Amino acid sequence: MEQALLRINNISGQLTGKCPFKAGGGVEAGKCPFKGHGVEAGKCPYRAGQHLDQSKAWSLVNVTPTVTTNSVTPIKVLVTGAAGQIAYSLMFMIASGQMFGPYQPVILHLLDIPKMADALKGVVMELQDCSYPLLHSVVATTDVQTAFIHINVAILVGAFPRGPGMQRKDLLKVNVSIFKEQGEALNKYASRGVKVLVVGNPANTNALTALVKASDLPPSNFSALTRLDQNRAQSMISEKVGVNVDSVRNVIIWGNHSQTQVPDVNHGYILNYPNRGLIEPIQTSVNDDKWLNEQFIPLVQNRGATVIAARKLSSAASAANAIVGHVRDWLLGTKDGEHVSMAVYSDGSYNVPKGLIFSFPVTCRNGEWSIVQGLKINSSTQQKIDATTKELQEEKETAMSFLN
Ligand SMILES: NC(=O)C1=CN([C@@H]2O[C@H](COP(=O)(O)OP(=O)(O)OC[C@H]3O[C@@H](n4cnc5c(N)ncnc54)[C@H](O)[C@@H]3O)[C@@H](O)[C@H]2O)C=CC1
Ligand SMILES: O=C([O-])CC(=O)C(=O)O
Repeated sequence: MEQALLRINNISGQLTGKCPFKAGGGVEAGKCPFKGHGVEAGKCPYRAGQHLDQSKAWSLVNVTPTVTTNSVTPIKVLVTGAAGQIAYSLMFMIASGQMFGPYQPVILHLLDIPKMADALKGVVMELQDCSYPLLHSVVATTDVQTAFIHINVAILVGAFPRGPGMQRKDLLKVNVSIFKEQGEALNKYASRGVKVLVVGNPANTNALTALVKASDLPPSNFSALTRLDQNRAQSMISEKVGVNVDSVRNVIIWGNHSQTQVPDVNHGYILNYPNRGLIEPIQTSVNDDKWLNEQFIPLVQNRGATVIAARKLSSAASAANAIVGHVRDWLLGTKDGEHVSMAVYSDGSYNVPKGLIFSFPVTCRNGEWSIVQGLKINSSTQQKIDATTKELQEEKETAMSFLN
């Protein structure tokens, strides 16, 4: 068991010695090992080993919850890699309401490895110093069980990033063990409806590893991030056409979050393109197929590496922004007439083999995604989809060989 990160530093006194979970809904009453909690002896509804152990976490309670948010049950959101660079943008966006809206309080569960404990402590102080009305509390820890207990949303960022000259799949060997452990933790401790977004690279295959290790959870609960690629593609199109990026809709990213990904504008449109009616296909607006095929596609495919070459660090703020968009659309729903790209468990749509985590165009309603059906794929796009499929199959084989 890893060392506790920090002792309880209870700001309001609200949590000390009290079980933070409500009674009613668990199993094996009376088997809870949690010491000194506020539920009547023998009536604790949680399974042994399923409690948040407060000695392994630093819980802080925001001192200024608003009247509006008091009436809504907080959502528990885990961010792993919490002392890293993506998390440093992400958790402030979550706590300020950008992910779940202005009325949804959040409890942030933050996990990093022991050597990052001091840095994580600093991040928690900064969260506290923001006085976000929606931030109900923070559980910062280096203990996996404490981090995963009862979470509703898991954003798995914690992993090694690539440096200049590396491919994302070069990270597979070093990162696969992280997602194996975290898949097991999801299976054991998370809420059964937990929505999982894997960001750490290679994101698709890490998501598959976590899914395989969380065999009690539905595969549809798992996803990997390709929204950053979609945002990059839409931004490049907006610049080329000379419209606001919000007018660019339904660009698709197929396949792997890697150099083989397939940016596809063939089903996208420009909304309210000046003087040309309500919508126009992107291809017509761009009016330059050579640019679309020979420049745009490789620019999107290589954007991550281009940022690394410039910053000597991989994209962070733009990744956090994409994570917020992905989770928000998944839970709150996509707009009418619009689809977004999410890497999800393939059901065989578009002849992609079942059982890969593959980026598809999806719409979301009531917290469930569905793959947009019936899009016509031209032969050039199909060839690229075949290549990214092959890469994902190879990654899957490698990852599974590490698991055995
Ligand atoms: N899918 C996507 O679109 C994108 C994915 N990424 C990937 O996201 C990952 C994180 O990137 P950054 O935040 O820039 O990296 P970073 O190195 O700044 O932060 C990673 C954090 O994860 C922590 N960590 C390592 N092992 C852990 C474990 N077992 N449990 C919890 N935390 C652990 C590290 O201590 C570190 O604090 C990388 O794999 C990167 O390649 C980055 C950008 C976009
Ligand atoms: O390129 C990387 O290694 C980081 C990443 O996934 C991205 O920026 O898309």
